[in-house]
Amino acid sequence: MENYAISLNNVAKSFHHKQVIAPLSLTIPKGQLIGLLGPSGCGKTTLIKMVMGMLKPDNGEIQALGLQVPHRQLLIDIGYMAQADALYLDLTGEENLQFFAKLYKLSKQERAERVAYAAQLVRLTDDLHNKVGNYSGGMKRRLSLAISLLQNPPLLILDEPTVGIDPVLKKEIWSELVRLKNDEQKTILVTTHAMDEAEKCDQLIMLRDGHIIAKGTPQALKAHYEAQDFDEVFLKAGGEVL
Ligand SMILES: Nc1ncnc2c1ncn2[C@@H]1O[C@H](COP(=O)(O)OP(=O)(O)OP(=O)(O)O)[C@@H](O)[C@H]1O
Repeated sequence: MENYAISLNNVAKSFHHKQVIAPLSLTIPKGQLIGLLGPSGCGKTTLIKMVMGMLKPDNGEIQALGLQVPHRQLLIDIGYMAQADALYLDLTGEENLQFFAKLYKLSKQERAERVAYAAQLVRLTDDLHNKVGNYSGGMKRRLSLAISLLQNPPLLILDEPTVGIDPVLKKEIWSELVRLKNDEQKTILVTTHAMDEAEKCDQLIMLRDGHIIAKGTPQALKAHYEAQDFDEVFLKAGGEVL
């Protein structure tokens, strides 16, 4: 199991008797960039919240980085970017970053280095002294992404990290995600609706109504379903629950 960054064994979740995640098993190897794809409401956020230990599965077991979920250590070892920004609006960008960096017990010098790196990565350096309440939606997303990278975690779980971010910065963020995987062996699980982002992943997992309907490399999925793009893969894989 320890070769896997994440493993789910027979994990299921319902809300009010409605099954949102069907019993599913899945392994995510270390050092890969994995895309979780599927229409709104298919269960992506529910799945990753269970991996984070924020939601308890009804059935099954989850391990992350060799630890049984939930585990305190995973709050440090997983950099998590939620879909809804959890930021302090009355504080500046810098104060938000410093606050989270302190939670991770980084030394003063590490804090300064990591805050500078993360702010620069998302191009917020010049806005760090402004209150987050005055940031645009895209700036808040960028700050949330910076926070998820602060403690330099081996595993990143990012829920739609580039929604509301302009195409140029989106490209830069994706280059950095690929670099983090290639040069620093990070494992990155990212949910996305964007087909150009799916192309950059090592593996894709397609989810529909809580079932995995297709998984594989972007190239293999397109070849298998004789599809031009991932929308077509999704449609053609639609009837075929794995
Ligand atoms: N706490 C909850 N209580 C009740 N229902 C919930 C809860 N959380 C999620 N759901 C329901 O579970 C289903 C899956 O939601 P989820 O947020 O996992 O979807 P998603 O694939 O992440 O969608 P999106 O792409 O829009 O973020 C939805 O029907 C949602 O309404």
